[in-house]
Amino acid sequence: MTDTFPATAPKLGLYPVVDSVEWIARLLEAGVRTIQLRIKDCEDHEVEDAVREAIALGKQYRARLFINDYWRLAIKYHAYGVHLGQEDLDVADLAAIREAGLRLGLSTHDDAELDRALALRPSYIALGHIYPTQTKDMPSAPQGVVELKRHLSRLQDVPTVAIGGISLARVPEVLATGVGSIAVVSAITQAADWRAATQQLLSLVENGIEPAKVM
Ligand SMILES: Cc1ncc(COP(=O)(O)OP(=O)(O)O)c(N)n1
Ligand SMILES: Cc1ncsc1CCOP(=O)(O)O
Ligand SMILES: [Mg+2]
Repeated sequence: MTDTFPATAPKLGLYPVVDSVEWIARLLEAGVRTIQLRIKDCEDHEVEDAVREAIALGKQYRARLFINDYWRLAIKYHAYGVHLGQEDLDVADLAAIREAGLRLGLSTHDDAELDRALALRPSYIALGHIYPTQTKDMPSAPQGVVELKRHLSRLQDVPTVAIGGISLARVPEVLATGVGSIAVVSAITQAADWRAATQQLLSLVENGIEPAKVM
């Protein structure tokens, strides 16, 4: 049987996904405790400083800092965790990530990808995209909250994250599915007032989540 990746909190709460150390610093200062650095399409050496600094900030704030894509750097600088997509799974050294003690989050879009992800026993599973998004080109259609709920019924024992097109106004219907975390990009980074947006999202998403024993 495949070994399990280290546990993360059962409910990860608000999960901003951002593309710079500046955003990581701002959002940690604002009270965010689950966050991802997502810088696309660079060589490792081009993002190494950013990855190292983001990981150091994550440790300083005792936050759950996930690195998207750059799993070798995440291992090198002992990140809290790594987020990988389905294509990344074909090339990443999952055993090395697990042996280094990093948490693993995986993207899924449909039942077949859920099967594959579940077999790898990751720390969390992300489901998306839920609504249309301007942030990433998606080859598939948005799944919507009915399909999200159906997928969640297969995921009783693994922390879950919903992503894609989730605005402040849509948060209540996404939370009503029972998903444990809401990942957002533009709801924060494109907001007229990112501080106000972050506080509103934090109070909507994290209201009622017990301070987790598992970090
Ligand atoms: C929380 C979360 N969910 C999904 C994704 C998408 O990851 P991936 O499929 O690897 O696509 P890219 O983000 O690398 O373009 C994510 N980053 N975070
Ligand atoms: C990275 C990613 N993966 C699936 S949708 C998405 C982008 C989400 O961005 P937004 O919250 O702005 O729709
Ligand atoms: Mg990726």
